[in-house]
Amino acid sequence: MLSIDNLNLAYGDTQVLNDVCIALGSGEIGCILGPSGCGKTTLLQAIAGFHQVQAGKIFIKDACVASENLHLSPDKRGIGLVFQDFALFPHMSVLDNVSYGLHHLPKSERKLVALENIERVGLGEYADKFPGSLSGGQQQRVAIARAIAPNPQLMLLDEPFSSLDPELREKVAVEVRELIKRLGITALLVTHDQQEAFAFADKIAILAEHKCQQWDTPYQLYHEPSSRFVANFIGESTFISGEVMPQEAGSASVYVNTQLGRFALSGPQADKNEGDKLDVLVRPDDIVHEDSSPLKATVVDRRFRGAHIMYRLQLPNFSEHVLCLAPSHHDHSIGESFGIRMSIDHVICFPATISRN
Ligand SMILES: Nc1ncnc2c1ncn2[C@@H]1O[C@H](COP(=O)(O)OP(=O)(O)OP(=O)(O)O)[C@@H](O)[C@H]1O
Repeated sequence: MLSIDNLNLAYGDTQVLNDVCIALGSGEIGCILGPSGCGKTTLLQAIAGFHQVQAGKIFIKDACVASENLHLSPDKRGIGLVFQDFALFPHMSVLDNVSYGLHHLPKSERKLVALENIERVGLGEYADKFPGSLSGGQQQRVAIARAIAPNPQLMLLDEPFSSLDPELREKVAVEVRELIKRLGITALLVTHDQQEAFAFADKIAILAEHKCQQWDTPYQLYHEPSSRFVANFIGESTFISGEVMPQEAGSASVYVNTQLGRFALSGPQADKNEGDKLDVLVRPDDIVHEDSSPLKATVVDRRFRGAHIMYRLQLPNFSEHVLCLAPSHHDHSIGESFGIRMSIDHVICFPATISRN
């Protein structure tokens, strides 16, 4: 439904997007996630048709809408837009707000189509109300009804939940995701909030340093980051140093030895040679609290998170710290030690940069 091929875009001499590639299938929800100023909104606006691209192509449903030599105007791209502030007209009823984008229809049909879409987002009884009398989540649904009423091929949402209270944000994101999925709409969202991206998207593009660093499912991004940048950007991560062991006779496996044990490298990770120095990615959920374990680590910091406590731990005879997410009934103070075990599904490592002692 959406294909972005090697997109390049600059503001004057300032390159903002460099060879960006992403593709969304019909009914899929994608997300562009990245640090402030990395070009997320610019990419969304380029898809919507508000910027001329310098190189590369954008296809919507197999039709090229933008390239170096082609610029289809925004109204011809069949896109529904939802903005950060919802952009509802406060002096207009919900019905009039949703009817606003339906100028192409005869007046008699406009009201019917608008009402149908207000029903689709579950706000049938609010058609005559004004935006100011609705909750943030309800206003968000009005903005979505307005975006989908012209029956777009693609919906683009720019930080659509950022004006909601933090507690409401994830709940509304999940509701809107269910709504978009139920309606079978293909959508692309921009956010800088990882939890929102995880809750909302089937696939996420990590945009940084002008490039798409990885375009993948939330699970893959977390568990199989393709670069150290993505590993650090997504979730919480620490690294421990390791070294590739001599290959055992008769074994095809490649192992890395670390202070937390030896681990087999699989898939592309196995492309390492004996003696290679590596930094092994350790997620907080890879470290399990286990009283009976002979390996003890000391608490240097702790953050209470209700059901869990995030511990920062010092490993014995090691300068490196690791994070451990333990159920909060394992309640330890700073300076205390407890047993840990590494429970890692498959190892991700990168060439060593951390200092060794
Ligand atoms: N119209 C413009 N003219 C010149 N430079 C611009 C323009 N719009 C954005 N920029 C610059 O392009 C870069 C990318 O901006 P953009 O708004 O796309 O980033 P973003 O990732 O959406 O940021 P944020 O998360 O802070 O909203 C920034 O350095 C910004 O200053």
